[in-house]
Amino acid sequence: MIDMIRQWRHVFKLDPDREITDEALDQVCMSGTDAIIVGGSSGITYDNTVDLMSRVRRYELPCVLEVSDLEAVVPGFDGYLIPMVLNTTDSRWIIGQHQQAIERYGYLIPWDLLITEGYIVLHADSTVARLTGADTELTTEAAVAYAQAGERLLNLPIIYMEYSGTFGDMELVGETHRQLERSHLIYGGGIDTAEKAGQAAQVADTIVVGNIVYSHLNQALETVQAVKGEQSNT
Ligand SMILES: CC(C)=CCC/C(C)=C/CC/C(C)=C/CC/C(C)=C/CC/C(C)=C/CC/C(C)=C/CC/C(C)=C/COP(=O)(O)OP(=O)(O)O
Ligand SMILES: O=P(O)(O)OC[C@@H](O)CO
Ligand SMILES: [Mg+2]
Repeated sequence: MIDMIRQWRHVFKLDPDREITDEALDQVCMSGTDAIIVGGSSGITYDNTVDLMSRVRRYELPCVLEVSDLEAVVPGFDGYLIPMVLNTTDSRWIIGQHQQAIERYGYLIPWDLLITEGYIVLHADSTVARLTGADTELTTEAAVAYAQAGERLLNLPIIYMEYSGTFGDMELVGETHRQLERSHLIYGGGIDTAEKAGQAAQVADTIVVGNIVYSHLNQALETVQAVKGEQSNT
């Protein structure tokens, strides 16, 4: 799983709780992006997750589920991203829900398809920050220390800098990236133009584009070229 994810430079995150037409989904899946992450922080159900998975499954690209709700763990994805929020004091979002999931699904869990992500949530005015009670007011040094705790103490393969809904501090993300030795750094939040996609791609290993798919599809599609074009020039 991690070897596949390390190849990804650009991914779209699609939310089962939001409407997308077949035509728009076709453009997203044929855009040249590296993968589709299915996920969201609220309104995720078993049914809307199955529905979106089966629609994305018509295409050849990898499709993984970012698990955010115990009730919406659906078999049939290529992989499962398991978030652990590093910058919260509420243990439910660090390990509590995970313990319950393992107790519930036990021997059904295909462990080799699971990858843990150390989430650092940085946008105070976002659903995920409110839900998890994350301490979003971090200096660069504090963010780096969370990332290093995830990498070196918890051995997490992925650190996810989450600015969902706003474009983040590229200096902070870049410094965090420089201080990581092994973990793969994913950046997501507020990428709504090709230019922002290019900036984020310079400081992160993988960039994630979410909300803009639903409001300005053409701009969302342009983010792919910004990243994949940059790749073909190197
Ligand atoms: C039966 C079978 C085949 C099972 C498959 C195996 C499997 C996957 C078993 C489960 C194993 C396991 C350990 C699961 C974990 C369960 C769980 C619920 C953990 C908690 C995860 C967590 C910390 C959630 C908090 C929210 C969060 C970090 C969500 C990530 C996604 C995210 C931030 C989306 C952004 O949300 P969005 O809605 O777009 O936000 P905006 O409103 O701001 O746009
Ligand atoms: O929706 P946006 O702001 O693009 O953020 C993408 C992703 O990081 C959300 O989890
Ligand atoms: Mg969103």
